[in-house]
Amino acid sequence: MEKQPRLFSSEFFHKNRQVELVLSRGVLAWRELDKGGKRGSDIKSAPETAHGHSVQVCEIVAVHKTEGDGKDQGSNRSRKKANKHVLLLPYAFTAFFVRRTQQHQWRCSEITFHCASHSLREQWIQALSEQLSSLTNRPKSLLVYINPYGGKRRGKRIYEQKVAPLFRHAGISADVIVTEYANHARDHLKTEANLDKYDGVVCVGGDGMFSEVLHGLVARTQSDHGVDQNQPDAQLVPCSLHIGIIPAGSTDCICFATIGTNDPVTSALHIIVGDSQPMDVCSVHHSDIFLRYSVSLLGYGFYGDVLTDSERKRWLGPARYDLSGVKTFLSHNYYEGSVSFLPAEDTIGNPRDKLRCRSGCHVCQHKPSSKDSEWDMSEEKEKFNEGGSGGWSVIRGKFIAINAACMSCACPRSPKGLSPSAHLADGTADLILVRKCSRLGFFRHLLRHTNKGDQFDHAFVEVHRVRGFRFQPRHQEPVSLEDLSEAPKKTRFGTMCSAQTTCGYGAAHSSWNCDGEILPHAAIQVSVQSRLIRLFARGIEEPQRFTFEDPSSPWALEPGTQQPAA
Ligand SMILES: Nc1ncnc2c1ncn2[C@@H]1O[C@H](COP(=O)(O)OP(=O)(O)OP(=O)(O)O)[C@@H](O)[C@H]1O
Ligand SMILES: CCCCCCCCCCCCC/C=C/[C@@H](O)[C@H](CO)NC(C)=O
Ligand SMILES: [Ca+2]
Repeated sequence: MEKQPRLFSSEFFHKNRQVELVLSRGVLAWRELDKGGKRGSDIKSAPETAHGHSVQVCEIVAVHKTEGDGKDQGSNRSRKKANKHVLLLPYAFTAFFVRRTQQHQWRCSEITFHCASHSLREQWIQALSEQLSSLTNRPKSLLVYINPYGGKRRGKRIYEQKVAPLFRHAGISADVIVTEYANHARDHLKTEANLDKYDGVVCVGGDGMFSEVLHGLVARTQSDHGVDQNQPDAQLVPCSLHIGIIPAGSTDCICFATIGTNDPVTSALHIIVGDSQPMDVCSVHHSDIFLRYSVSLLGYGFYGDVLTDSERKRWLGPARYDLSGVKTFLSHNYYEGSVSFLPAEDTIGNPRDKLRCRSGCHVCQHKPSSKDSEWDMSEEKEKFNEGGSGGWSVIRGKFIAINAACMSCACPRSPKGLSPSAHLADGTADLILVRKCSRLGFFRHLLRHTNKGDQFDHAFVEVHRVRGFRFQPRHQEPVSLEDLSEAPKKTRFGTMCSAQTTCGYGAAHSSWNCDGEILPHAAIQVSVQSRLIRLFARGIEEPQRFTFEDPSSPWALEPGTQQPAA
């Protein structure tokens, strides 16, 4: 293995102990020296490498001067930590960095290094700052929307207490808008916001709030590029701004499935380090009129009915889903219709394999052959949009649920998700068809979402990896053309047009749950838009392992280190 050259190495003090500090390309590492200046025991703070501790520069949040008299320019905590050595070692700096704790959670840790030389300290701060500024993916300026009514109504407090201090610490400026009504964020992004000022948009809230930001950004990007969203076969332009999610909703499935946890501090740190996760988005049309985008669940039947019922119980907070879930389960409705879909060929995964989408996922990085990748412009897509069936499979029947998921939809209720092997950025969605079955059978299927069982291993369930699909209910929907142009009206307490009641649908129809919003039509066309957006996330990380001979360890380096002059 090739060893990396050292850049900087110096001796500092940390908590009365002498340490060797090394800055090699992209890694800051330290290890304790004994009194004779030799390597000693470890200091607990950052991940252990072969003989010490290290942190990647790209996971350093900030580097601040710490005054010798104990006045830290960074935080109160480090000020308290100033010790009796400050008289002898009056110069210090503190590095704030990402530390992984349990269950994919990140925390901001800090370590302070003391020395006797002003210029040594300055050189280190300069070297580290230069490396940090070379990380061009990091946002400097953000536009933040807070939904004060999402989840348990804690969005504002979460942002002010847990997120804003971290952004300030990392030198990120943020313009904050606390939304005053539903769709405030969407409409502001669509028409008003001066997006040139920002490196990213952050939503504080749940999946519904994320959906507002998604719709605002995608619509704005298409109108800036003269693309008509109403054309189902339009080649949509990917958004240039990244989206960050600070979870403060009821399900927060998009945050959970892209980061691995619903934790505001972890999300804020992913934003600060400028992580980037591309994501597929489903575009949903009815009779060539654009309805909505979806990134998580598009569910007809069971999940549509749960949502319709739960919207009337918004005052209950997150518990509304449990109550409506039980009620919908007991009513055991099924719906007739036909589903046509275009199977995704030439992918290296399938919905029943065990290839879970994780950070750096190779399934998402796989380049499909030209046939599949060019499906956007293909004849099949044209035929699909014209209502034809070339290359398409058609399934007719009675369904308890028809679900489509662009990604796993993992969330605290279902840690592996609706489709555990779906991928965030492979250009496909998993289409899950649950046919009419017994109550007990459906209960078993649902229960397996919460445990290790395979929810697809039932005779009445089938799952297909698709690039697009269409649903046509058996009985025609009683809607007029004027209804098509407007999405359902929303109030502070949710969507007003409940599909089974106020829109005049019979029991023959359910409604579509589109990322937590009710769609006004049962007959829809869906097309997966590969990697349309990017999140400040990196996908769920596998646990990190360091081996003794880890070649990336800065202690496995060649000599030739520059010693900065003291
Ligand atoms: N100021 C506001 N007043 C009323 N509704 C709002 C406001 N701001 C946003 N909304 C709407 O509130 C709805 C729910 O918000 P959000 O997604 O944040 O929380 P949630 O529904 O509790 O969580 P989840 O979507 O994760 O289940 C969204 O559809 C959003 O459009
Ligand atoms: C008998 C036990 C039954 C447990 C059933 C658990 C099934 C949970 C599956 C949850 C999937 C959630 C997918 C996410 C959807 C979101 O888009 C949406 C908006 O937040 N949330 C819901 C609940 O519709
Ligand atoms: Ca996908």
